Amino acid sequence: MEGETNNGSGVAERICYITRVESFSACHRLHSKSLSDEENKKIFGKCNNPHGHGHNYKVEVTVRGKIDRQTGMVMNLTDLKQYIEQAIMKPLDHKNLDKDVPYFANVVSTTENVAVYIWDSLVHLLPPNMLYEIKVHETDKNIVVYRGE
Ligand SMILES: Nc1nc2c(c(=O)[nH]1)N=C([C@H](O)[C@H](O)COP(=O)(O)OP(=O)(O)OP(=O)(O)O)CN2
Ligand SMILES: [Zn+2]
Repeated sequence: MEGETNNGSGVAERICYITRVESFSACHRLHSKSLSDEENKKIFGKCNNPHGHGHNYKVEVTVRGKIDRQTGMVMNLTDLKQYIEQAIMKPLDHKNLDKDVPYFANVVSTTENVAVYIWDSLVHLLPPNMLYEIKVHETDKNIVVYRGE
C-alpha cells in the first residue's frame, strides 16, 4: 500500500504527518538596506512606512515520520509544543522583528524570510529529517509555505 514501508520484519510501517498550530504577534517594516529610500517606497508601498505595522501571525509546523508501534505517535505533540516555544514564541512573540531579532538586521522581514527563519531554528531542535513544512499566515489572505528547499 502507498505510504507504507517495511521495517525488515515483514511488518508494515505507516508514515504520518502531524501539525501543531501557534500564533504570535509582531511588528515589522518591509525595507531593504540594499535599495534606496525611493526604491523601497516603490516596491513595498504602505509596508515601508517608517514606523512599521503589526500582524497576528499564525504558524503551522508539520512533522513527518513513522508511527511508532509502541507509542502510536510520530512524535509527542507535547515535545513539539516545547520546541515551538523555544524556536518561535520566545524569539518572535511581541517583538519588533527588525529590531529585536538579530537575523532580520540585514534580512527583509517578509513572510517568506520569517518561514525560513522558523525552519532554520526548528530543524536543529527536532530529530533528523522530521521537519516537513512551515506554513506562515501573515494575514488571513497572505500565506507562505516553506519546505526547506
Ligand atoms: N511576497 C510578499 N509580499 C508581501 C509581504 C510578504 O511578506 N511577502 N508582506 C506584505 C506586508 O507585510 C503587508 O503587511 C501585507 O498587508 P496587506 O496587503 O494589507 O494584507 P492583506 O492582503 O491581508 O490585506 P487586504 O488589504 O485586506 O488585502 C506585503 N507584501
Ligand atoms: Zn506586514
